[in-house]
Amino acid sequence: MGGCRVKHKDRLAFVTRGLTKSYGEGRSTVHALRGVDLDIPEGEIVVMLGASGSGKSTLLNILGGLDRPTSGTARFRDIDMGCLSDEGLTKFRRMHVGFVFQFYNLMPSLTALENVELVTEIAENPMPAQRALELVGLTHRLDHFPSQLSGGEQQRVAIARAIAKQPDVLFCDEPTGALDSATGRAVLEVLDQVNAELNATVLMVTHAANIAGMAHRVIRLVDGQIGRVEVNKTRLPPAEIEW
Ligand SMILES: Nc1ncnc2c1ncn2[C@@H]1O[C@H](COP(=O)(O)OP(=O)(O)OP(=O)(O)O)[C@@H](O)[C@H]1O
Repeated sequence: MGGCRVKHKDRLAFVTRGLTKSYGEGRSTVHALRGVDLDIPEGEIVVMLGASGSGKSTLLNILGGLDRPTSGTARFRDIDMGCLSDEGLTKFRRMHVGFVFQFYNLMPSLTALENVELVTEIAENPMPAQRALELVGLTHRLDHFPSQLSGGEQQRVAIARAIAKQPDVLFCDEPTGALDSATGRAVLEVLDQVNAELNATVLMVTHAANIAGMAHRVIRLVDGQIGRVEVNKTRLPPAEIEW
């Protein structure tokens, strides 16, 4: 019998079970994650919402291999992330994930192209830096320094840098947090396009509930636990998101 092949959309990028993360000890312990069970399918745009302190960044950092849980398991495809050494986690990040943060973290003394080349020079299977900048609509700004670019353009360079290594997953922590609405929308359009064209799973943490409209899946964190997971049957294109 055929039909045993898993459809791309049905494959899971991440699976977590009983994930906890505590900071500190004794009476000052903060329980940032308190038992997170999550399945994140490949190729989706997933938006993570929750009040300040609900654990969004903590979860993102663990899934991105920047931090380790206190207990529980996290799996990326068939890799049990808990089995990876520090070196293994670095390799995981290098091979599979790209990060975009609220503040762009560009090197001020390097041009847009050189900022992206920092990544393409060490990645295993990069696209040309110029192509990454073309994908985010910045072909005309290759030789500009960050100080010569608008906030939205700087964020697009940061996205180009993150996608240049052709990551399987793009982690975005408040990617539009420092941007006005029109610029923020343009950045979301780029993320939408990266998801569609590169087939990258996009995991986005945000305070802005309106952004959830463009997601395939919306995860709400409440006090370090999953409050609710919603699957959007109809997604809004970023251009139609209300701010
Ligand atoms: N390195 C740390 N040391 C101690 N406590 C921490 C640390 N990082 C996070 N926390 C605490 O863990 C909890 C969850 O933090 P986290 O940053 O994951 O929340 P968040 O939902 O991303 O918040 P925000 O929306 O404000 O960024 C908070 O109470 C925070 O103070």
